[in-house]
This record gives sequence, C-alpha cells and structure tokens, in this order.
Amino acid sequence: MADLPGIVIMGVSGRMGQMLTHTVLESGKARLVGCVERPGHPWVGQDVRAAMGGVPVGVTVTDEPIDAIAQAQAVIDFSTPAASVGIARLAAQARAVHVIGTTGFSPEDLEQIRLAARHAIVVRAGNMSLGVNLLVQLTRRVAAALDADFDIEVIEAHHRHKVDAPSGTALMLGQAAAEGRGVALDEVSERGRDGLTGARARGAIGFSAIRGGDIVGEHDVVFAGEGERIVLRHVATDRAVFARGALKAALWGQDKKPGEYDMLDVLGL
Ligand SMILES: NC(=O)C1=CN([C@@H]2O[C@H](COP(=O)(O)OP(=O)(O)OC[C@H]3O[C@@H](n4cnc5c(N)ncnc54)[C@H](O)[C@@H]3O)[C@@H](O)[C@H]2O)C=CC1
Ligand SMILES: O=C(O)C1=N[C@H](C(=O)O)C[C@H](O)C1
Repeated sequence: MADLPGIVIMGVSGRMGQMLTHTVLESGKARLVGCVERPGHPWVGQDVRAAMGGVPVGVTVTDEPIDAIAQAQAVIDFSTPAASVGIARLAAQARAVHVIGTTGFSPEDLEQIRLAARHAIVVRAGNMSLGVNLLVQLTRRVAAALDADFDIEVIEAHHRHKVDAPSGTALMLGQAAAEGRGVALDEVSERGRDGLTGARARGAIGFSAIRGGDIVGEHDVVFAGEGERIVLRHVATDRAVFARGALKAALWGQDKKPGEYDMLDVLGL
C-alpha cells in the first residue's frame, strides 16, 4: 500500500472533489494523502470522509496546499481557474503530476500552466471521460470528411451551478471540428447569438449552452446540411466517468517526462 502513488485532491468538497475522494479511496491503485479546500471553508480541519458523513479515513482537509503536495506523487484538481494556476506552480516545484479538470481558463491562465509544464507533468482536459474523448476524435474525422456545405454547431447542457460557458468539452469539440476542417477556431467561432444577427456565416462553428437543474453534462455536435443532418452525441449521467479518467491520468503520468498532455495521450486515442 505504501508504494502506491499518493494523491492530493483539490476542491475536495465540490461535486467533483467528493466523487474523486470515493474513486481514489476505493481504487486500490492509489493512496489518498491530502485534501485541500479554500481558506475559510467549513471542512478545513475535519477528516474528509467524516465531513462527507462517513467513517473517518485519517486524512484531514487543509487549506495549505504546499504541505499536502509535498508528500504526493499527483494532484487531481477540479477547482477554479485561479486555484489551478496557483497549484500548477506548486505541483511543478514538488515534481508531482498535476491533473487539471478545471475549465473556464483565460488565455493568460493557460500560458501560466504551459510555463509550469516545462518542469512538471501536466494532464489537462476539459473532459476526462472515455466517451467524450472518443467523440472528439469522431468529430475531427467527420469534420474532415464534410465541407462547409455542412454547418457545424456544438450544443451543450449542464446543471444550474455551472459558471463557465461554453463548457470545456464544447471547446474541445469545437477545436476538433476546426482542426478537421483545417481552420483556426478563433476565426470561425460564433457565440452568444441574440437579436438581428444576420444569416449564419458559411464555415462558422457555432456554440450554444443550456443551464438547468442537475444535468451532469450533455454535448451534441451537429453537422447540418441541405436535406440531412448528422448529430454526434455524448450524455454523461454519472460524474464517476470524469473521476475514473482523472485517476487514470494521475497514474499514467507517473513515468512521463515534463510537458502538457491531454486525455487523448492518456487513453491512447
Ligand atoms: N474535465 C472534466 O472532466 C470535468 C471538469 N469539471 C470542471 O471542474 C471544475 C469543478 O467542478 P465542480 O466540482 O462541479 O465545482 P464545485 O464548485 O462543486 O467545486 C469546486 C471546489 O473548488 C473549491 N475551491 C475554490 N477555490 C479553492 C482553492 N483556492 N483551494 C482549494 N479549493 C478551492 C471550492 O470551494 C469547491 O468546493 C469546474 O471548472 C468544472 O467545469 C467538472 C466535471 C468534469
Ligand atoms: O462543470 C461541469 O459539471 C462539467 N464541466 C466540464 C466541461 O466544462 O465541459 C465537463 C463536464 O461536461 C461537466
């Protein structure tokens, strides 16, 4: 047991943090060595599983990520962009694999993560599920096979608490569609249509977002032509799919060289 990789979970009280805690504790493949929450959170100072209403496991939630990460081989981080950028620096110093599931990064944030990955193994993906990463590859292939007579739209739906849009997954899918088509996403992306928008631009890749209730995560990539339509769809019904992918990434990263990787690397897709 002592030789299994030690994992720290960032944002442990969150929807993903709690799912990750169960996944790591029950995996038999890794040890839970630390749990981090933001300063002032009521879980800080409590045993993580007791805070979740279960039997204590001997891991106390801390708001001091440095101490936790110093004894870990990997940090699994589904928190906020600001927290993840800070942790990227600490994980790099500690030479711990940093698995980043957080979404909603600005270009400046991504540059900070890229700099940290010069010294550390970073695995970052807007979606860690096997199904979505397969969908990314399918999207790239379909977009490469069709020309701009087929309009591409990415539609996503998430729970009412989600704070960023388009979702990280929608951006991955849009990026794959753009790559398949041989264009730069920034130049063709159409977001937030409202009012007299004018007709759709040929070659645009559109994004729209639904927010409501407890939807875990649903993504459609629509290729709409004259007289026919192809719809590629992924529906997540359980956050365990993201947590399993994140743990897989943490284990996969143990023997890799510093650099920025994604789930396509981890899954070999
Ligand atoms: N890549 C993927 O497969 C997935 C990514 N996500 C992303 O993961 C992120 C988190 O999602 P949820 O768990 O639903 O959100 P959440 O809001 O339930 O959890 C975030 C947690 O991070 C904590 N946090 C904030 N600042 C912190 C700090 N400085 N130090 C430590 N903890 C801190 C919050 O207190 C909260 O408990 C979002 O960006 C979401 O889009 C979510 C699901 C799957
Ligand atoms: O916030 C979420 O919940 C999710 N976020 C990720 C995203 O932004 O795509 C992944 C998943 O869809 C759930």
